[in-house]
Amino acid sequence: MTKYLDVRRDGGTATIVIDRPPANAVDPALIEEFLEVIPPLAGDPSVRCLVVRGTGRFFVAGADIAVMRDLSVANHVKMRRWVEVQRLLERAPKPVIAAMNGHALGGGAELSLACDLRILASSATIGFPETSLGLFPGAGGSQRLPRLLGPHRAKRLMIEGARLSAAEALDLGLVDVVADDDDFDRVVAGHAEDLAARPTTTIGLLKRIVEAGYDLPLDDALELEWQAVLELIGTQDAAEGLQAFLDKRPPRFTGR
Ligand SMILES: CCCCCCCCCCCCC[C@H](O)CC(=O)SCCNC(=O)CCNC(=O)[C@H](O)C(C)(C)COP(=O)(O)OP(=O)(O)OC[C@H]1O[C@@H](n2cnc3c(N)ncnc32)[C@H](O)[C@@H]1OP(=O)(O)O
Repeated sequence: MTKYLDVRRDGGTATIVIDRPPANAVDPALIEEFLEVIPPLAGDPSVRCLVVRGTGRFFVAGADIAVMRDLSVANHVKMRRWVEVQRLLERAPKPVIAAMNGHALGGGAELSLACDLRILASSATIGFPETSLGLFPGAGGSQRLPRLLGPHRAKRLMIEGARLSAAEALDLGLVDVVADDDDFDRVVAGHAEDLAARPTTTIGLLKRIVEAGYDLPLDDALELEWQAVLELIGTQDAAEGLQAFLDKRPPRFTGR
């Protein structure tokens, strides 16, 4: 039983809804709930797309600043498990959507960087304001943002701590889709439905080799890719996708 997270199922999509008033700020209890909730969904073949979203005006406002006031190592060891939450999403063998219904700041923006598709509501803001608090994005942001935007733009965004508008974030490439507030749920559901219809096992393989191969010398990365191809050609989805094209019909992927 969780206090702050609710899991809602709709066909092949599972949505984790965060509700920790007033701003969905992150504390150790919320982190532990995520660590409890994600693994069963990541491992459930009937879950073909995972969505994380907030409630009200906030997606996630970042670390709970009142909690962060405890600058002890012990507290930060507990809070740093937020990085483990991100790794679970990043390594889930299925598409993961950050459905940012509201402000996505600090650790909230960091969480979104671990997801495969970032959708931001048009009135929401996103950014890494940690330096305004004397901190820096130390829950993955300082490492994932340069990989996304390049070192210069990432450093500037973190140094200045700007909260970007949805239009600015889209232009920068920090988010993939901006949806009008009053159309947000429909847009998220549409993307989730589309992604849930895609070959889950194939996507899991792809996520795995993109991450594992990224920092490898090219020859080693190509060998990693080849080993994944050998797994891929043994999947039912690969056979179904190819046959469906030849039959001139839509594929019916099962995720096997
Ligand atoms: C995420 C955990 C990772 C921990 C890793 C530990 C290892 C490494 C440690 C260092 C690394 C840091 C990790 C992480 O990157 C750190 C952070 O995330 S720091 C927090 C960053 N976020 C912010 O700075 C946002 C703060 N909020 C705001 O600026 C404003 O709320 C807003 C978004 C501009 C909206 O403003 P308003 O519309 O005016 O709304 P309010 O400000 O009145 O907010 C409403 C209500 O919510 C409370 N609140 C908002 N944000 C937080 C928050 N982050 N923590 C706690 N409380 C928050 C606000 O106080 C109001 O409360 P009320 O007054 O109504 O009781």
